[in-house]
Amino acid sequence: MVLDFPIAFEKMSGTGNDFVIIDNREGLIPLEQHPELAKKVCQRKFSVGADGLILLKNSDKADIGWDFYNADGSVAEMCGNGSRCAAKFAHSHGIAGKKMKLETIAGVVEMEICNGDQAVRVKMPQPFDFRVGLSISLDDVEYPVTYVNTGVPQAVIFVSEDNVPVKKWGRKVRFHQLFEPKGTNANFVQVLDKGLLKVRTYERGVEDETMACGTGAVAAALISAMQKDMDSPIEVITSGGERLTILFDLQDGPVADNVFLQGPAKLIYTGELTGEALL
Ligand SMILES: N[C@H](CCC[C@H](N)C(=O)O)C(=O)O
Repeated sequence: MVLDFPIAFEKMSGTGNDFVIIDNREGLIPLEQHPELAKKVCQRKFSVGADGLILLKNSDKADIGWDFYNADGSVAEMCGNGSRCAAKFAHSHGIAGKKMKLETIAGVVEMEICNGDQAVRVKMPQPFDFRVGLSISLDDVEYPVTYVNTGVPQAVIFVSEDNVPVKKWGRKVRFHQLFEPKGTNANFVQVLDKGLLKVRTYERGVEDETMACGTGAVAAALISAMQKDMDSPIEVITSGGERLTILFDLQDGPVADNVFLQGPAKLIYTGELTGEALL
């Protein structure tokens, strides 16, 4: 099937985690072309450049659905920052109101445009598969690792400074046998104060540090709450310098309910992909 170019897109940023968003509700781009299109348009320098591609589609379970791809063309079950950008897109195009539901592989998530349209909050899927007591050797030092699935797999390592080699260490964690076969994202977390973290994330499927990772920030906040005796809300300073806020109810043991991720989601520019975008 030949794609019908030009294809309109919007470039959005969720605290520096950036996405190309296309309204694909008419099925303009067939499923079999999605991974290739994601790899092409997410390539920085050669194309638009982004951490992921979001193709909106209709849903019979929610106001809107999507097909979400990492920059390497892999499918991810959920994306905290991407879902916030998708909600902003859907609202600005009259596809949904300020409160909406988005169907993801990780489940239907509730979104809300809030703070005078300056922020978007998403109610995260119930975190699961907490694993404590793991450890990984990084530059010959054993680091304790805690793992949780916050929609996608997330490993959390507390560090005492923020100049750790995120790409080198992150890659080792991401591909570690502990997390085979799906692998994991890797978060390096500095406790700056009670309720304030600095989080640097190596993202699976981007295979590099991103300027922010929503599901990673949620994992860092929940594990900090459990292991560093912190209460909701927890602010996360992301690699790009922007802040995410995580709100939650911590239950007994490693269970958290009503987990919300909140932060800005900005439209950076609109554009049109030409046929050459796939060459
Ligand atoms: N790269 C992630 C998906 C995107 C998560 C991140 N961008 C977020 O904001 O949650 C993975 O494959 O697990």
